[in-house]
Amino acid sequence: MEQIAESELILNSRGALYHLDLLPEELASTIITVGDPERVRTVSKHFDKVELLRQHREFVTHTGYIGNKRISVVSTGIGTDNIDIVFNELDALANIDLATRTIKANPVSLDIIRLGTSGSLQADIPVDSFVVSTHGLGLDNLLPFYVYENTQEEGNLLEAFNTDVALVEGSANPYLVSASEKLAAEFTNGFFKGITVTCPGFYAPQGRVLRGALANPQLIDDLTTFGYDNHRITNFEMETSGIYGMGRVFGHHCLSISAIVANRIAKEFSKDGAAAVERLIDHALRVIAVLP
Ligand SMILES: O=P(O)(O)O[C@H]1O[C@H](CO)[C@@H](O)[C@H]1O
Ligand SMILES: O=c1cc[nH]c(=O)[nH]1
Repeated sequence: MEQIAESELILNSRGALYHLDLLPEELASTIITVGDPERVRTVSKHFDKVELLRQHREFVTHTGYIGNKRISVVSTGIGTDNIDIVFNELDALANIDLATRTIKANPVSLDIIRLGTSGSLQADIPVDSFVVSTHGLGLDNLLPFYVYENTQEEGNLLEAFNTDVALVEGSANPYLVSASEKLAAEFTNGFFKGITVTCPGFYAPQGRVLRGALANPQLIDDLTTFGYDNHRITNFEMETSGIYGMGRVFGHHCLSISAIVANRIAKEFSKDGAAAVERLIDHALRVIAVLP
């Protein structure tokens, strides 16, 4: 087996992963990711027992139990560049022998669920509601750096998107990956479902104008009206495509669920986004605690 060099698989003085500062035994196989480091505590306050608290940079991890279910909650910070770091290091903790620096013979699949916030692109998906992402459609540039495969359905959907949604040349190289069907089947009651567009920014890449003019002024209209078969785009945010994409690369089961804090069609923002996130966490943990 080929050894992974010290410059590629980087371990700190504890022998832990470079950015997450975690050892393999400190990570559960059911993982919740959140963008905001402070949201980690909002999740772990529901744990019956917390066995590990760790922080390095914006990456905070709490590992503990709800009943018999061992869960880690990890903050990713914002954006798919951070998802690249977090997912490579989570996967290394599970599937690389850190002592020998070799890939383990029988890789394991983790269950990874994002509990985040998002902006709605549909008038009928109001602020404070919850959306399960059936697909992550990336306008960011992470996944094209990896080798991965698309299903026929994903290829068709992406082709339809590229035909219908014209982005100014050079602004994006869209990609699309679907959610874990196994996990999505557990989250049905109380959730809208649809395609989530992941953007490489919060302002112009999501059609927001403060002082910078938009190169793609028709973006929101095009995303809102896009349809293919029975699919539509429900929302956008900044991590889902990277999560689904890295899940595909490594063979992990991934699901992204968002509390809607903005409705870009009604031009509304939630009066209490923190309360919506608390409700989402409460609801999702009831399901996660009893995942098979
Ligand atoms: O609330 P989180 O999980 O960070 O998710 C959303 O909020 C951030 C932008 O405000 C981006 O990370 C976006 O994806
Ligand atoms: O509009 C929004 C709200 C939350 N997060 C985003 O990325 N966009």
